[in-house]
Amino acid sequence: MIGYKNDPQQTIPESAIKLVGIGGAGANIIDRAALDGFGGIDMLTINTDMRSLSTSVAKEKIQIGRDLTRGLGAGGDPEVGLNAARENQDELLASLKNHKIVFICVGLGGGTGSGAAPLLARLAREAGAFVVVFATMPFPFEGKRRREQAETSLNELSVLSNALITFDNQRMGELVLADKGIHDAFSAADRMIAQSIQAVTRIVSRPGIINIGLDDLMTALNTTSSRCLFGSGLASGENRSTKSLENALTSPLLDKGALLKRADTVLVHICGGDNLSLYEVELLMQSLSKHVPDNAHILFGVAVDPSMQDDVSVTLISSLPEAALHAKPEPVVQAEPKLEPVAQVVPSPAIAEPVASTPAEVTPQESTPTPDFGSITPASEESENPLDLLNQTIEGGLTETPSNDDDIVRLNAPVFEDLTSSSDEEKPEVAIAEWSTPSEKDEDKVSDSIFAPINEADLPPVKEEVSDEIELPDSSADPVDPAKPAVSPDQAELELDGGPKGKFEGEKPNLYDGEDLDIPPFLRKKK
Ligand SMILES: Nc1nc2c(ncn2[C@@H]2O[C@H](COP(=O)(O)OP(=O)(O)OP(=O)(O)O)[C@@H](O)[C@H]2O)c(=O)[nH]1
Repeated sequence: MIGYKNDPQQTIPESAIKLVGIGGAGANIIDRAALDGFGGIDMLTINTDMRSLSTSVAKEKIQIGRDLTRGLGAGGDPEVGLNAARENQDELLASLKNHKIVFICVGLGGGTGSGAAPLLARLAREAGAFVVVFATMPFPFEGKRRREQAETSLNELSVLSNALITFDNQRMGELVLADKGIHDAFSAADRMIAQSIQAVTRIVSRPGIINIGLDDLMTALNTTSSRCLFGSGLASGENRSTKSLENALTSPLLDKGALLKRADTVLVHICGGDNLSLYEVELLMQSLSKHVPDNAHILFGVAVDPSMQDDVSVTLISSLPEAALHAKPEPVVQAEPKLEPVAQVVPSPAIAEPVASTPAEVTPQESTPTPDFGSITPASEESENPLDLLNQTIEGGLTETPSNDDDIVRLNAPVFEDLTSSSDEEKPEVAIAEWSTPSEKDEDKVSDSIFAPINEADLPPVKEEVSDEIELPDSSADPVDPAKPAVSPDQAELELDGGPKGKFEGEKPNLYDGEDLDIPPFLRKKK
């Protein structure tokens, strides 16, 4: 049975949450959230630019740097943005008091947001709030200066906030077609951020059967120079739980789920109406297990909210260090050279690289490089039992069962490669599987003639007439074992030494018309 703890203290009433947008982008994101129906949450917009402020739909607005900018923007200078915020510091602090969570939305790269957001985060922390920052990074086309300003501010925010969720405008711009206007790209980005805020709000504000707390959120959003991986999906009707996951994985911030494969910690929050079943939760988690590493730390929460009716939502939050984001896919662990092959591999002539065709060119076994037996792929990538995920590190009171699969590795199919260093010119047209020089012990078992140079005089006469029809070998016959000489089981071995010479002993003479045909004619004539 799955046990769970229900700690009502962990949930935050919506009235204790404040959503703050700072600068032009911050105000736009707030507007988007308001239009998407952010019911009982307090909203505040802060800006130097009076014109932008006046159009904001937020109920509360604070103009900063009235004396400094006289109602204009900060002109892209973060120093001006910071000084403007300092000018109205007390007003800001008063507005942030009595809130348990403060969400700060900001577009980094400009003057007002980049300069004032770090101070705002510090004030909110001083007011006793848990601070979550949603920050966008500028498009590459906005130039180096904006990017640097954004990064400086981001570094400060990573220290001052409790959780930092970074959105790359470029990535979110991929949500819209390339020929669409910049306004559409910003709009798509704002919608994505608004949905994220909504999802995080849902996580922390709705009482859950299995709750996710702010501490879990902080764990998932490691703040030191990391990028947030975020996906949120909603679905209803048949297969709604797995469909909601599919929708969440389409988030450009998750690279269609690919980035989750590198995450250490993944926060998963499922929310549904009264009819949300445990089976649906299980199905969803099974599907998710294909997208996260086997040993990932899963912070798992489930909430039932009657207002969801037939909808099921899933939110995935994680973070990756910047370095891991740009790293190539998981390096495949190479087989240790000392590993022995599981079975003798006999390359088929059709696929093996050709090697020397004459015995003189055969490379002795000792000098051949250790063959590449392929790559070892961690079993986690092909976990065959997705249910294992449910038995792993699920927090919130679920039973923990350690995985036994940690050490499982699989050998991929062997890779055939040229085992000699012979150049292309030396290679014969016909590919021959590598063979090894027999050891001294084996020599007496195998006829010397196999390795002896062929004497033309010993060859049988070539038949004049050659049939066009090729006789195919019987495919049902036993496969040939290359280790054994090709000898038919009912064929006697010819002893080279000690046997009778001349007439075959014990055999009846081959008589015709009184003559023994086994005796050569010239001998018969003599007789
Ligand atoms: N997602 C999103 N990003 C925006 C939007 N507007 C601007 N940005 C981004 O946010 C960065 C900062 O722009 P603003 O917020 O307008 O600048 P500001 O902080 O008000 O600073 P100043 O204009 O210098 O006073 C830009 O470089 C863009 O990358 C928007 O509507 N949505």
